[in-house]
Amino acid sequence: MDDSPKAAMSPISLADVRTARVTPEEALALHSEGRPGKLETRLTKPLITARDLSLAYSPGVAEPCLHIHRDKSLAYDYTAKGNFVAVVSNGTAVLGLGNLGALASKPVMEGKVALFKRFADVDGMDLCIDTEDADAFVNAVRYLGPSFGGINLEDIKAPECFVIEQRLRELMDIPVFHDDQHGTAIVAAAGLINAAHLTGRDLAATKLVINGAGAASVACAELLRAMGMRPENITMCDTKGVIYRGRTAGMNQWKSAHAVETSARTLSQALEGADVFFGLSVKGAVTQEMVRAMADRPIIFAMANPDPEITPEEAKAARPDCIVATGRSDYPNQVNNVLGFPFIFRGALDVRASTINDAMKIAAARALALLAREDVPEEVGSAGAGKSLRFGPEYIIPNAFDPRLIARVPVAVAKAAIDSGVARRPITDLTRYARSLAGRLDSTANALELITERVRANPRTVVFAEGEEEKVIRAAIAFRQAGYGTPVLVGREDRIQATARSLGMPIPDGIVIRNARIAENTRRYADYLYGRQQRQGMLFRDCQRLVNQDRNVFAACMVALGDADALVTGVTRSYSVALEGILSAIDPAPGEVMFGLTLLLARVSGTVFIADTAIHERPDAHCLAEIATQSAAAARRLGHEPRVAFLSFSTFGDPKGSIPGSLREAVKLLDERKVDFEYDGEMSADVALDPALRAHLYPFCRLTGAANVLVMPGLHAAHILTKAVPRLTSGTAIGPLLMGLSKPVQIVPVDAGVNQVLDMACLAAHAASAR
Ligand SMILES: NC(=O)C1=CN([C@@H]2O[C@H](COP(=O)(O)OP(=O)(O)OC[C@H]3O[C@@H](n4cnc5c(N)ncnc54)[C@H](OP(=O)(O)O)[C@@H]3O)[C@@H](O)[C@H]2O)C=CC1
Ligand SMILES: CC(=O)C(=O)O
Ligand SMILES: [Mg+2]
Repeated sequence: MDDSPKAAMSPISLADVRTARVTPEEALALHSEGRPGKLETRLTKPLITARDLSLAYSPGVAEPCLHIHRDKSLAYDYTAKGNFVAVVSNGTAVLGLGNLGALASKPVMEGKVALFKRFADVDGMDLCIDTEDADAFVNAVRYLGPSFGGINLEDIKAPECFVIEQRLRELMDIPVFHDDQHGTAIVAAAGLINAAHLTGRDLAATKLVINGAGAASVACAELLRAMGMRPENITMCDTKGVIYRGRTAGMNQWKSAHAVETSARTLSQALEGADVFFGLSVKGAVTQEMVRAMADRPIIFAMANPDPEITPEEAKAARPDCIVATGRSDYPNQVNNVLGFPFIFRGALDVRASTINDAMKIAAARALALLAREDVPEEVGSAGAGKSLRFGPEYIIPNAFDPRLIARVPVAVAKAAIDSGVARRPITDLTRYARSLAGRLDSTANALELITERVRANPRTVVFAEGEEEKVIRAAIAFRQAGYGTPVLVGREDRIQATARSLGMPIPDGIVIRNARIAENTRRYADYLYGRQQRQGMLFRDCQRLVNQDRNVFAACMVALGDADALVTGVTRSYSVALEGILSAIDPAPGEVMFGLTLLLARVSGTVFIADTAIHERPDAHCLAEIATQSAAAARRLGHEPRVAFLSFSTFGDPKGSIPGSLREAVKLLDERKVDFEYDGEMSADVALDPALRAHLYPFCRLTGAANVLVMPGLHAAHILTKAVPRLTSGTAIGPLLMGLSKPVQIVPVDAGVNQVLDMACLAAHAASAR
């Protein structure tokens, strides 16, 4: 019988993965940590010297002001207007949570601004307006046009939202778009096109029941009518039941426009024999009995947020033949307007559209639907639920993290704007436009997200060597809750439990605790260590003591002997001490060099990989060449085509010195090896990062663009660069990732926070599954 710790650990089922949720505490911590909230302002021009100030502010700023005064369209050239969208709400329908008011809607609005930036590089600002009076709201927004390229209205309840949007569309000369209406309608229509295709339905003959008769529901009904659904086949329900012709209670003109002749009076009567259900109402509004009465192969989109009208588990249990979608990211088929508004505005802004019309909405819906039918490339990977993505009932709509969205949907929207005559600056070369869109986003974020999805799909056992530390315990709990696998905390159980209790976070099921002093396996580990160290001056009792007393050694033995898949450590010991303990039990990978790779997620240039940031003080030419090769491979795995620069104080021999010699030799070694990536050197950092400078002074340089893998001449420079840049530029550094070890181990910096420990544990788990 296998009584190893790994065998004792409970496996994670798909059901666990599907319900992997964040806790309220985690959500509150994210919003309050560091600078509260999710946004800040950043400058795009230097403002350092008096000259900078004279250019950017008085007197220089007078020039663009005067030019814009003469020609309004120049505002798009001289200000941020053309890429700036206001996300505006009064908080009267915050998700499906109801009227929480303007202030309480701010986290959602900040979130929408963040999504604009993350998915489509659109800049935004949230404006939470404290009035429920439609006229006052319109007045607050109508004069803001000069600052923005578009207005995204959000979470404003019906029917006021219809009046507000209509008035603002009339008053403003930039696109005004109520996301809950049109964003939702576009994404739901895309999902429905595909679900209908899969179930062999013709939209013109499909019977739809919509629960909810507010912003989202009315817009869905209108868009689907524009796409060919018949008005009499769409039945809408609200809190008072079916909206039938002649009903008077709780009506308004927008509901009346969708009233139908029917004898059905309740949602359950309306659903009898219906092909499709759209839920845009509240949690739990639909029962299993109701969906049992629907037609064969029913289509159920339960889109209320954060909790759907019926859960996919309940819907599937009642109707195994159904296609089901929700508004959430933790189930397959997320029908959520996040797939719409970032890309729709991207396209509209890029052609300076005066409005977002039906043609643009339909084009967006079709582009989304078609993308889901395409073969899903490897880098898009697996669905959140850990299943492979292939067009079918579990994948009717693209994943929000699909990097192809940015190159597809805006192009379709821009083209429709041009064709329908609302583009004020038409784009002539749409192919080139599509290419430029693809380059707008840094692929690292997508690649890292993909890594987390892969780990969820293939959970691993990861040892957290410093198991008594508060932040390590929190990271381990988060690891378990995220569905990444089984964390093993090394430490004394009573201490760990007491710390967890004091944090108000009892250790959940599925987390294993191992005390190195009493664990049954220490003899096996000590034997193993003795086998490796007996000729390195160590006696058996030294090895036994090390296993018992040094948690890094104990944890490394667990991984070395297969009792765990990966290891994370670092918050209590210096990097070199932690590494020493690990190397006593784990060897470097054969034929590879061990080194540290740090990812700098820089704001302007995107991700830059820096190596070696951890191990070799003065790497020789062979080591440099190997570091370059392994770093280039890692960059490729994260979605970047590597362009490697060997950095120095000198560029191609000027000035002379001893360090550049080894760098030049490394370049020669790579020449001999005929590697399949770009590299050159030695060169200074500005030459590496600035192709224009290079073209001017060093036209023979072989790099075709800005270098994105910087191989440093020594640890000094690497360390200084990676510690200084994030603090000087508010960029993000990930790492150093320990490369070239035969088992997945990550050592975090001593000052790492919970999220950093969690991320490194996830990367270690990913490396374990890639082996
Ligand atoms: N997945 C997605 O992308 C999106 C999802 N949504 C979700 O849709 C829902 C509605 O949002 P929105 O349209 O903006 O809000 P509105 O406030 O404009 O509309 C809400 C509608 O829901 C109806 N309703 C409330 N409770 C029930 C019930 N128990 N049975 C039937 N109808 C009910 C209301 O009826 P009455 O008129 O009688 O008051 C009203 O018509 C929310 O849950 C929201 O999260 C919204 C946008 C995007
Ligand atoms: C997704 C969204 O906008 C909503 O639920 O309101
Ligand atoms: Mg909304």
